[in-house]
Amino acid sequence: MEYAEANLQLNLSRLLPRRIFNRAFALVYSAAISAVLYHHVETLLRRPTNTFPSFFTTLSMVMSDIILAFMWLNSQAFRMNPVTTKPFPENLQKVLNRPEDFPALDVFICTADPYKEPPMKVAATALSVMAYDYPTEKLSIYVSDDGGSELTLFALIEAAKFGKVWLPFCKENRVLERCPEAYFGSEFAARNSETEKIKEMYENMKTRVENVVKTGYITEEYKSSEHEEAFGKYKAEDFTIQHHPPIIQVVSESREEKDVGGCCMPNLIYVSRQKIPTSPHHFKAGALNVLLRVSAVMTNAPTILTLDCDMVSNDPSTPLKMLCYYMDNSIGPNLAYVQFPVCFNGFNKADIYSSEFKRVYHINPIGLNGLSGPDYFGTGTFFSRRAFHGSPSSPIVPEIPELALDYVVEKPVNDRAILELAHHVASSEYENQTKWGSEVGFRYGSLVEDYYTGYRLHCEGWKSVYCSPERPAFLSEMPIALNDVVTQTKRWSVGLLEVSLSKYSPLMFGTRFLGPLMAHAYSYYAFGPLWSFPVMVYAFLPQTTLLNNFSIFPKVSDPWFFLYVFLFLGAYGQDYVEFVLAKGTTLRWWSDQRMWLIRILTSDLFGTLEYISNHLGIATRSFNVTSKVNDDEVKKRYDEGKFEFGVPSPMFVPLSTVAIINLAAFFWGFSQVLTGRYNLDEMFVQMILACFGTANSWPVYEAMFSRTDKGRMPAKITLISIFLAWVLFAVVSFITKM
Ligand SMILES: O=c1ccn([C@@H]2O[C@H](COP(=O)(O)OP(=O)(O)O[C@H]3O[C@H](CO)[C@@H](O)[C@H](O)[C@H]3O)[C@@H](O)[C@H]2O)c(=O)[nH]1
Ligand SMILES: [Mn+2]
Repeated sequence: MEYAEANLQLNLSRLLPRRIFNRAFALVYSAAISAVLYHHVETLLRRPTNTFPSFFTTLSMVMSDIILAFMWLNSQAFRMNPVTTKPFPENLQKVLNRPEDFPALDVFICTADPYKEPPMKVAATALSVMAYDYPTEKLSIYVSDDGGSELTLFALIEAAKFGKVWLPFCKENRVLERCPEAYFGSEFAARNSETEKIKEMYENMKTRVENVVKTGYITEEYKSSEHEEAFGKYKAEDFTIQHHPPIIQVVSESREEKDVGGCCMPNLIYVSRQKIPTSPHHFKAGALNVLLRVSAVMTNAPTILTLDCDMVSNDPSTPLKMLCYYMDNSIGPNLAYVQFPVCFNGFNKADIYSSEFKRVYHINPIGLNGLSGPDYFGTGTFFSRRAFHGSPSSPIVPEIPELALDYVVEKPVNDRAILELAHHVASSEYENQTKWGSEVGFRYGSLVEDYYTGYRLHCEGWKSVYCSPERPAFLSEMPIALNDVVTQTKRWSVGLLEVSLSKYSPLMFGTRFLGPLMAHAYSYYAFGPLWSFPVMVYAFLPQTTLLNNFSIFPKVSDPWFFLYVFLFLGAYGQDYVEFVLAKGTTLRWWSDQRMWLIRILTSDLFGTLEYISNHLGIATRSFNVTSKVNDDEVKKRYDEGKFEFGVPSPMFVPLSTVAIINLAAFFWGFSQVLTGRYNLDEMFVQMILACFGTANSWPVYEAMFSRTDKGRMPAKITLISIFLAWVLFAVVSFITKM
């Protein structure tokens, strides 16, 4: 390798000193956990005079605390070896100067529904990567359309036309936001006649695409003869989203199409795989596998970037940064993927829904960098194609020679024979009796195909790298209505349970192939839905018992009390410090811990129920695509920092029930202490928990009692919750009096 001869450093990793503190703290904390568990066992076993109520409460607490201890143990994996890494693209540039020096890059963009994922956004995402600072003849963009919609194809055709002006403009002016929407909306947009002209072109294109989406079909005035045949396919009488033949359309061919400056354009290819109702399509993983094959027969690039349709490039030099790892011989050969963080735009001040996912996308991945590498986030990931074809040491030979890694495509992408083969590998039946989805390609069986695929690759011995440059490489969008937020994570919970309860469970299979630390890290996510048990217990039991004048924790004067204080403050304190070290604010940390509780009481709880009903055959597995369309009114309320309830979603019921019980317990306890009927010494911990629950439920009270806007809590949910809270109280009252 040339760079090695030149002695140029391509990347630098740094082991963070905080690991020493983390390890020491883990030691102390584990001693405290053992002590509490010992205390519980002692209370359960050594006191035969136990009454039923105290046996019942202690048992609930023991079970909760065992789960909490297990989750704590899992979370330590992220803290033992945190490593950050930095690429040096400027060094790479010194040795890669001719286009031939660059490896080809295939970009996969997935979309699934033109009404939830506006075609204009898909087009903007495509444009932002078409404009990468990368040799265009080496760049191919594949868009997978699971929505089987001519509207999306139309938007891409428009994008390719506009791209002929946009690409040279970006490169000449060294624009950083290569998504036109982001650039024209930013303060950096140049104010001159050329820019104005391009902006107008863009606005016109946007109007055309949005008009077409509004009417639902391509009106005559927008039709061009060029793609007439492709549009005809959607018109077939029996064409439905669930049942249609594969449609593959080369929107732009690199060797033919030139931009206005005379440079060649990247390939842009639209792929809507075949769908047949009787053949499982495996959601996004299925779509990605079709793209793997279609791209193999068309361009067969050794590196692949996977993107969700709402994830635009925010830095044109990202591919160079990725190459800093692949071209490093000490890392490259076993490297399956380079993961960039998922970053978002437009949070409100407190980031009320904790959409940033600081722990998942920013803190934990650094912890994994010192082990086998980060989990796969599903988007913003540069893969080595090789990783999809067996472990590093034993490659799997594909069914047809055209899918081989060393297969060289000589013909252009719109060659008749190539297109025919592409249609063949995009058919529903192609995967029958093959290893696709089980040992080859993206893996099937979980709704979090990203997490699961990354996990299986790590088990095969592959490594990954988490690279988080100062300027976010990509920017994505997030849902801003609470129901959408928790519905998204409910899908994740179902998907995670599908992994944790399978034969590939990280605890057994993972420990065998990954070693204990990586296995615990994967378990942390896979068993995440388990949080719902202890959180439910802690959200209801201390409060309902408090309402019944029944003490369940050690007294303040009891030495065991301090153990509880240490465990609580220790966990929250460490979480807080890590959050702030990752550039978080105290306000956002508060939202983060609150949202953690909310997600557990909604997504994890209902996800578990959904997983069970899927297994019993009561419901069918489905991938509920998150809507990327925002209502202006909802957006306004979001910007004001208000939670958006609005719809009578069953997922709000546990939230408002918890809110009511905690408020009642808090007031009741307080009044009892004031009137001297309660002994504060005995009830202190329960009072504190009720107070903590109440503080966290604040947005729920507002939504139930004081708001009048459309985002308030539907009265139906409030009434159901009051009733449920009363039932719970009555049940516990009955038990404690037994
Ligand atoms: O049948 C399907 C369903 C979804 N998608 C695409 O999958 C992507 C993610 O869907 P979205 O509704 O945005 O889900 P999120 O929960 O926001 O996505 C996260 O979680 C998913 C797993 O549940 C991962 O696939 C994503 O990469 C990750 O960003 C989108 O581009 C969709 O178009 C398909 O292509 N086919
Ligand atoms: Mn998404």
